[in-house]
Amino acid sequence: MIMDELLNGITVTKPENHDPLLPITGIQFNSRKIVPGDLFVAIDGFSADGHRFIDQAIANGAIAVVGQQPIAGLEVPYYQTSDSRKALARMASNFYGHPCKKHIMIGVTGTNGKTTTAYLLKHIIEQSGRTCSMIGTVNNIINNQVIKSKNTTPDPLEIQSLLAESLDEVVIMEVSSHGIEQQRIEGIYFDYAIFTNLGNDHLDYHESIEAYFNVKSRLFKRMKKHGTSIIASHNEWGRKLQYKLADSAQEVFTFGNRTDDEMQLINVCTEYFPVIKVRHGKSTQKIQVPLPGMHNVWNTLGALLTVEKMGISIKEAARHLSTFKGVPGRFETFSHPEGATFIVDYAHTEDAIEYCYQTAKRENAERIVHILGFRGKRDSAKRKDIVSLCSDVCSQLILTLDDLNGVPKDRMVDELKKLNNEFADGSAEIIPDRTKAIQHAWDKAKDGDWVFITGKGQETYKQSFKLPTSTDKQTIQFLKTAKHPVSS
Ligand SMILES: CC(=O)N[C@H]1[C@@H](OP(=O)(O)OP(=O)(O)OC[C@H]2O[C@@H](n3ccc(=O)[nH]c3=O)[C@H](O)[C@@H]2O)O[C@H](CO)[C@@H](O)[C@@H]1O[C@H](C)C(=O)N[C@@H](C)C(=O)N[C@H](CCC(=O)O)C(=O)O
Ligand SMILES: Nc1ncnc2c1ncn2[C@@H]1O[C@H](COP(=O)(O)OP(=O)(O)OP(=O)(O)O)[C@@H](O)[C@H]1O
Repeated sequence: MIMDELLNGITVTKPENHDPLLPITGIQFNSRKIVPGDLFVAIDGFSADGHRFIDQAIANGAIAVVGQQPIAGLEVPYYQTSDSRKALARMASNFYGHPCKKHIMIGVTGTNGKTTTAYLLKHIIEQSGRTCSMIGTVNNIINNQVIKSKNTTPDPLEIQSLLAESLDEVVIMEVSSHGIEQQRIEGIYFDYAIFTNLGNDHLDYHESIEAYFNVKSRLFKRMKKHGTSIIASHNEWGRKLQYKLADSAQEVFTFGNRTDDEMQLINVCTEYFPVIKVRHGKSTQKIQVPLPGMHNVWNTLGALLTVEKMGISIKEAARHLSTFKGVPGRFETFSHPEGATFIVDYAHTEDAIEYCYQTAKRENAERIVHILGFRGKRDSAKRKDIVSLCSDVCSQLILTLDDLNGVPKDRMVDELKKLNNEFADGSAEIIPDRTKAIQHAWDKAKDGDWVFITGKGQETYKQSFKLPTSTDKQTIQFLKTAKHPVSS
């Protein structure tokens, strides 16, 4: 692509050696990935300043550079802009020919429920005969090819290249607040945008819950001309978003438990897989939710209302739900020989953990046992509330390690001890080795116990632990099949 086409829609100061016809063969924001003919975008990042790597990028073959700082005297044209991340995303969209235009784009945002809602949508849409790509936390699935994800919302180059590669009619994207804040979705416009909820998380990154909400709500400004927003109104932030969008030209529909919701939950029958009565317009229907827990009732309603707006009837969508197989690492259950139930779940917020407990109580759990840890270098403000909640509800709480993300192990163990003393009255056990923590609960489990192992879901361990396993699920399967007691 020639330089002027690449810069289309981006405000830059053009240098004297600007060549409008300069052929650019690729874009990179990492100097180490530059190959001859590429353009390098210098980003002032969280841990490094990309402008420091301009020389390296040029040495590797960059023939033009875009950045934010005033820089003169480079041997290649240097274009200064006010926001390198935004420029990167717009150039990526230009480079790949604005691929969002060829798809029906669905964006899903919210603190919890993005992945689950995305999986539900994909299933219903595919069963109704349309092809569907998905970009999200667990996997990116493009043209039926599964590609392991690195981020919930990838960087702009990856997003635009996935969108360009996709031959599928519909693309569902999980949109994280980091993705919005860092302009990863700049250049993308959505046909449907879904808001699932907002809760205390990522407050290490966003300075307040209001700031976090404001970032999330930016997704709903990125709509195509006839774009439709679908909002969960059962939480206060959903209602705030609804009011915020009231004056916009786009269509806004809500789901919740109020009579003025477009889709209203009338009642829930307390079976493991809830049967719900739902009003939509003037008609009511009974629908079997294919996943346990009240949170999944809301996720299902969000998916149903969205597909209904896409032209799939609720009746047909409800039929497709009956063949839904679940989401990896979300409320996956395993039976224990003594009659206990083990659950692996990705819950890492207070709301999510409460929903887990609610489900166990509804199933008449005799004891709730919980194994959890906290991710290093992630929101530490939420930890005390989570530990208080867990110690209030659980018969047995085991604190263990989650990903350390570079935090020294001893420091994390000290943090767990402190949390235990201050917010659980010292009632929790601390077993740093995650696999030994699970083994301990496995060995002690009794009939009627519900044992939650949360935080990692389907993800592989980033540390090595005692048992020869790399996910919580594998650890349970290992313990299930172990013929002899595993040595400690
Ligand atoms: C903290 C954070 O969010 N970092 C994101 C950010 O990186 P950054 O730009 O700050 O990177 P940096 O390391 O400071 O480097 C600055 C620049 O120098 C460049 N560089 C660096 C070294 C070098 O030798 N040469 C060079 O050119 C880097 O390529 C970069 O362009 O911008 C990058 C491009 O978009 C992201 O890939 C990266 O996400 C990292 C990998 C990440 O994991 N972020 C997490 C927190 C995240 O985004 N999570 C959300 C989900 C949250 C949730 O809901 O749980 C997600 O969407 O995945
Ligand atoms: N609608 C919901 N409300 C509250 N909690 C939920 C909801 N949906 C799912 N959860 C809980 O949150 C966990 C993560 O769910 P899911 O992966 O669908 O959310 P997510 O928004 O994609 O999360 P993340 O951003 O961390 O990847 C689940 O395992 C469950 O415990």
